[in-house]
Amino acid sequence: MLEIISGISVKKVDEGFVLDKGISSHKLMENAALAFCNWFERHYQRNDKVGIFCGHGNNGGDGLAIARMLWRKGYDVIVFLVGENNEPSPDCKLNRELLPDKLPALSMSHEDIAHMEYDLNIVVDALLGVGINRPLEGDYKNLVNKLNSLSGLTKISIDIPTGLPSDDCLAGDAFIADITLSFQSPKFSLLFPEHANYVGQLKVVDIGINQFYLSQFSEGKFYVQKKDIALRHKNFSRFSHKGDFGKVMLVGGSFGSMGAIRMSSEAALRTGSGLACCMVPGCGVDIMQVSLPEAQVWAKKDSDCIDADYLGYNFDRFDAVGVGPGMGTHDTTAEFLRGFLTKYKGPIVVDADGLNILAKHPEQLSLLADRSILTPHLLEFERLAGHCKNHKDRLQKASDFSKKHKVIIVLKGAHTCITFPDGRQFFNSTGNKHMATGGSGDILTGMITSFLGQGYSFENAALCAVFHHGLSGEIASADKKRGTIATDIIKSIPLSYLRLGIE
Ligand SMILES: NC(=O)C1=CN([C@@H]2O[C@H](COP(=O)(O)OP(=O)(O)OC[C@H]3O[C@@H](n4cnc5c(N)ncnc54)[C@H](O)[C@@H]3O)[C@@H](O)[C@H]2O)[C@H](O)CC1
Ligand SMILES: [K+]
Repeated sequence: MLEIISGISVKKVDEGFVLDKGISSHKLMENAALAFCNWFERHYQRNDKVGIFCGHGNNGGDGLAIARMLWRKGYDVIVFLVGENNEPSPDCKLNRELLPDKLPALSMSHEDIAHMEYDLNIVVDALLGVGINRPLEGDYKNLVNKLNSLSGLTKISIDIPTGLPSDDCLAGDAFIADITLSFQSPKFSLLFPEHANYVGQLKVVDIGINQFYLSQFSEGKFYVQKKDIALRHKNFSRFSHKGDFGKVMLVGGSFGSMGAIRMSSEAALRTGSGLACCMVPGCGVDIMQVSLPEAQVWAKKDSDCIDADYLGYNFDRFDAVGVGPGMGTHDTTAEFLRGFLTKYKGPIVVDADGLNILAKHPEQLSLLADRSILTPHLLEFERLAGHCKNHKDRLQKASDFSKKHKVIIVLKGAHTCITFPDGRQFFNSTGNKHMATGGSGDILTGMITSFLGQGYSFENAALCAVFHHGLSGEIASADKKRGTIATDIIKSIPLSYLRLGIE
């Protein structure tokens, strides 16, 4: 699992690695530049005109090394030098000296920046990296704003868009990238929703520093990738029977809102549950049985919402229960939730209106069994934990909340963050904007509940479900783009398993 370390630690990791391996810091920069160029070559043609904008620190050094390598590979490259009145870092200086004589390198004055007119297809931002320690000003600021004003070309940031602090929220200007290629592990601030427009697509490239070095600076934050997830799955054999795949219950729905619980239930089945039973109000029975014949249904006749009478049911038959989608927040439903949380101590997932009820009745939080999984989106989380100034604050509050109530928080959004009571936070790498569609969250509830029912640990259930949910969204939206709807995501769950080689 990739460690997400602070910008200050990046420098220390580099120093430790270079010292231990007996290589030079220049060699490490060469590795980083090579990793970038290998990625670049797979995506861009040699007739593209590439402008590489290099600052005076090591980020600029990366840009210069990249320029030299791309030029040698036959790309049409121009180097622009900025910040030349500052003392360059030693590796930046060395890479300036190593530029081939025939590779055009232009020092940019104030006037050049103001009147810049080059016919470029690709802009590479190697102005500043994690060494930024104040908002942009002067030439750096002017150039970044100038580059941001250019349209019709592809903009790529090296390591982090210039101007973004690596661990904090942006104050001032920053480069707006289409793609950010971050070295070794993503920088923390690249995962904040406030920065999504600056970061564009996030790619992480390995530059050869192994986890041992990063883990010495661990802050308990991790970036979850495909290779971390495959191993967390359980193996089932040909002798496995329905019971091994778990019996789950999904509780929710109310008059006019039956789609959510139907989608949760189908997602649980598609994730592999041996049996899914949904507990719905009487008005939803026909809807469920006609639209999802594979699910069992339990309901009280002539009811429009889940009420306290539902507490007579024996929930202990189930290996896991998901509660909340489409359930409404009626007083009698809140009464049901109170009784249910008191009664059932197996693994549970609380989502949507289940969370809204907890926000309205915070005294019920103490009834949650340890390691219950709560899956709020950003707004639902704020209803539970109070107003958050920004995403950094929100992540801190998620950590505090998780510790205080001994629950697992799955904070949904781009790079969904899973927080455990011991303080660890896992950031997901799959998913895309096309998943921002009604019902997407209900599907995740069904998936987590299903994994819990299959006997996965709380940690593995949350990580696997969040990862597959995102990957299913990517697969579903590959040809549907903004026409993607939630049921497309459910249909792609089996393909997501196949992508990981899981049968
Ligand atoms: N392991 C890795 O990830 C590697 C990363 N590399 C690259 O190195 C940079 C970090 O380099 P560093 O020299 O520390 O920082 P910068 O390039 O960002 O520049 C620092 C330089 O700039 C001055 N400065 C700070 N703020 C401003 C500002 N607002 N305006 C102008 N100047 C500013 C500061 O005082 C310094 O002088 C990392 O991002 C990677 O790209 C290595 O190449 C290999 C290993
Ligand atoms: K940069």
